[in-house]
Amino acid sequence: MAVVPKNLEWSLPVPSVQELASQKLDTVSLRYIRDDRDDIVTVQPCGETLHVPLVDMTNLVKPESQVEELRKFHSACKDWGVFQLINHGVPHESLKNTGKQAHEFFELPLNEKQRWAHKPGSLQGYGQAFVVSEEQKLEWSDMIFLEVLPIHDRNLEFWPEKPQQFREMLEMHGEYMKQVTISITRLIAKGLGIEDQKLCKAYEKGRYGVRINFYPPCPEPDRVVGASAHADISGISLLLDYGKMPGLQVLKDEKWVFVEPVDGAIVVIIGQMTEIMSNGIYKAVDHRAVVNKSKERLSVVTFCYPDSSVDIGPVKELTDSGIRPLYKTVTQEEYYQKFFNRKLEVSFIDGFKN
Ligand SMILES: O=C(O)CCC(=O)C(=O)O
Ligand SMILES: [Fe+2]
Repeated sequence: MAVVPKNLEWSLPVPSVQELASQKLDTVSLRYIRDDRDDIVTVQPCGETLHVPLVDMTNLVKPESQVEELRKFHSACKDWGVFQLINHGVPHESLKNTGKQAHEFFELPLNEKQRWAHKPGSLQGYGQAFVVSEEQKLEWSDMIFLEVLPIHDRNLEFWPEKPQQFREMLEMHGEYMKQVTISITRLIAKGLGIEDQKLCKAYEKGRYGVRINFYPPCPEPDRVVGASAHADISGISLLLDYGKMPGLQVLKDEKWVFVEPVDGAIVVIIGQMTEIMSNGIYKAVDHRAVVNKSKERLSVVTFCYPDSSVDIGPVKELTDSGIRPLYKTVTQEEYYQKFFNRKLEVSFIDGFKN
């Protein structure tokens, strides 16, 4: 009998989707079929109506455009829970190299990738996350997840040695994403009208984990999902999209809207910690990834969390004036306990509501 994981802190081994895709079959096996997925309308890319907001960091420092751009930022976090950030200060070369190293890793033979596979009790490494039963439906993707910062959280047992520059890329990428996070945190504080020092410090000493998602082409793209609908549990997540066509969708006004890749932009996703901390003013956006019949797609997502000693709850300044705290305050240990012991079909954040 297969061993069943006790909770979501580790995952059952599953076949590599990339290997399945290389067999060039006409149909996919039942374990991936999600005919329930199209219950919500999808807004087609390049449509006229809905576009994920674009925030330009240079406009946020220029005195003549600062106020208007901050208003745009605030409404993006409030009404969408996602935006594309441009002129963020991360060199284009570095973003390109991150994609190059990530691609080269997935191009390695399976046995080389499997040297860095998940082990029981750890979510780090190569494989798929949160597979807890033989019956569970699977996603059409492979991934590798690694804790990058703080340095003492790194577990090099899972850090690929090939391609040669992979580790160096990850270290650099982590540092850049931390800088971007601190800038965004300052804006969040400004947008909410709260003091920024404490929040920025929390992210200076924060935790940064990188997940690289690889979505191979799929013979039946409309019947599978690359990443199931979810909201991230992070403070914020920073996503780099290396697809030649859109794949990420966000839920807006009960419709799925494609996030169309903008060259050099970072997709900023508001996570559930920020929703709680902002007392529900900023929204953790539901999102998912769909796949394509002929093209592969790769994304590099950095999950950014405040220092683990920081409790998760509505910021006091937001509830001091008699406004009711919509969420309970919990330690991060309690927060993760809840997350790893949750039922996959139940809303995680609702468990914190007052
Ligand atoms: O690859 C994507 O577009 C979405 C990935 C994602 O949401 C995640 O890794 O949490
Ligand atoms: Fe996500």
